[in-house]
Order: sequence, then C-alpha cells, then structure tokens
Amino acid sequence: MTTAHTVRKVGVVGWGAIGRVAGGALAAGGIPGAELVCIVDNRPLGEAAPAPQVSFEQALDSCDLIVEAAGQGVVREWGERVLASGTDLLVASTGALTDDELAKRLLAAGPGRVYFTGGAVGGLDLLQSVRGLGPLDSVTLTTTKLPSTLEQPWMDEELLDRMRSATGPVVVMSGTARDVPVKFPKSTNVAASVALAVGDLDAVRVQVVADPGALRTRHVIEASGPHGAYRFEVAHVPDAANPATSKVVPHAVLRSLAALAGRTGQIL
Ligand SMILES: NC(=O)C1=CN([C@@H]2O[C@H](COP(=O)(O)OP(=O)(O)OC[C@H]3O[C@@H](n4cnc5c(N)ncnc54)[C@H](OP(=O)(O)O)[C@@H]3O)[C@@H](O)[C@H]2O)C=CC1
Ligand SMILES: O=C([O-])CC(=O)C(=O)O
Repeated sequence: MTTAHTVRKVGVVGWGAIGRVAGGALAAGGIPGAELVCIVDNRPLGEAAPAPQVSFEQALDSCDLIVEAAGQGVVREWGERVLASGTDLLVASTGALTDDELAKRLLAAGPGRVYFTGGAVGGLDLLQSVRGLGPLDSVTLTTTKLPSTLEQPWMDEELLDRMRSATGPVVVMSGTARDVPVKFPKSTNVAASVALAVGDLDAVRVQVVADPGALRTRHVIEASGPHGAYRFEVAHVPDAANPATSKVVPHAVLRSLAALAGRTGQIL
C-alpha cells in the first residue's frame, strides 16, 4: 500500500515538451517523495536521458505511478493495462476520455487508480465543487491558439488557406467537449478537462479559434447556473519547442505529482 512516507516510483511516458520538463525536475529531486525511475518514448533518447529508457511492459514492472505525457492513443492503448497491473496513472491527454466506453473502463479498472492533471486550465476545482449545488445552465470554453498549432489532417484546403492567410481570429471549430478533443488531439485536451470537472461532455460548448496574433494561448471558461457565475481566463506562453502546448503544463503535472506523493501544504 502507498502511504505518504513511501517514495513514489514514477515512469514518464512521452519525452517531449511536457515529459522532458516534468521528468527532468523529478530526476533532479524537485518533488520530495517521488523519483523518476524510467522513461518510455518512441525514439531512442541516448545517454542524456536522466533515467533508463525502457519498454512500456518494463515500466509497469518497475513503477507504481505512470505519467502519460505522450498522447490520447497511449491512454487508449495502455490505460487499462496500467491500472490492472496495480500501477497508478496520471493522465495529461484527457481528450481520450471523450470515448465513453474507455472512460467507463478506466474509472472501473484497478487496483491502480487513474488521475487527471489540470494541465493548461484553472478553475476546475471550483467547477467540480459547484456540482454539489446542481447542474449549471451554461458552460463554454473558448481556446485561441496560433493557426499553425491547430492545423489538422482532416481540414480541407479552403479552411487551411483561411487559417494560413488570416490576419485576425478565425473560428475553426464549434462543438462540444465530446467532439472537439478528437478533432484536435494534441491541442484541445483542455475541453475534456473542463467536462471532467463539470461531469458532462455534452454540456460544455467549445470554440476553437486560430489567431495569428495569439502569441499567448488563451483559454476562457465561462459557466453560470442558479447558484452563481464563473469565469476563468488564462493567457499562456507556449512551449518554444512545441507551441501547441503551453509552457505551464509540465508544472501542472509536477503539482499533481506532488499531491500524489503526499506533500503537505498543498491546495487540493
Ligand atoms: N491537459 C492539458 O492541458 C494538455 C495535454 N496535453 C497532452 O499531452 C500530450 C503530450 O504533449 P507534449 O509533451 O507537448 O507533446 P510532444 O509531442 O512534445 O511529446 C510527446 C512525446 O511522446 C512520444 N510518444 C507519442 N506516442 C507514443 C507512444 N505510443 N509511446 C511512446 N512515446 C510516444 C512522442 O514521440 P513521437 O514524436 O515520435 O510521436 C513525443 O516524444 C499531447 O499530445 C496532449 O494530448 C498537451 C498540452 C496540454
Ligand atoms: O497547452 C495548452 O494550452 C492546451 C493543449 O495543448 C491541450 O489542451 O491539449
């Protein structure tokens, strides 16, 4: 059994914008009560990696907590196996949970437990608290990013042209938190995160906006109901290597890890 005094043995899956920063900080001892024991990634990482690069199967043998920082496909392919092996799973690619069947299976699986990082958005704690008062009447998320970070293989030439030649904001998709993260799997997991907090994928209306002026990635959440009105707005500096991801996200992962490692004094 894991207690506050047990050092969590952490494996990071995905050594990219999120994994490198979160894994690097872990390896440097940045999270008391948690250590980086291995890394899983598609590409050979070489000597510079701060922990052994292993296969997913090997990671399950040596870790008690896996951080997914690779993509929605990894949650789909490995989520249940991680939990069934008794390993906890901290998910960054929350958009995978738009698949109801997968979400049900992950929430029912064990003995490992599944957790979600708040990632690039704030206010999820309060939105989750508001559920105790009853359903909200309206929840919207507007995500605005640089056009290049939103281009997708399914887009037609007309839309791609509009995005590439835009001089101002262009709405590239309006839908719900069920529809949007599937269409922008590397860029709109936040929509699924808001839905996880609210408890309803279909209730969260999402607009995705491409804006060449969006030097900062903006996420605006607006919600209202019989008991109050809520608005959370963030404007993040994007990661230099992967501008689809905001620079803060690995630090959100580290905050989640600190809570899972039992650090006291945390705001939960
Ligand atoms: N909740 C949130 O707020 C946010 C969530 N995210 C999620 O986190 C994910 C990771 O983000 P980020 O670090 O910026 O992405 P990066 O593309 O920078 O890094 C992802 C890394 O994971 C590797 N990878 C992908 N699939 C596998 C696999 N099956 N097995 C092993 N390694 C794999 C990639 O390798 P390769 O390039 O070879 O595929 C790459 O090295 C995003 O795809 C997104 O789903 C991102 C931002 C915010
Ligand atoms: O990092 C961000 O701002 C949001 C993001 O990419 C995602 O939700 O997938």
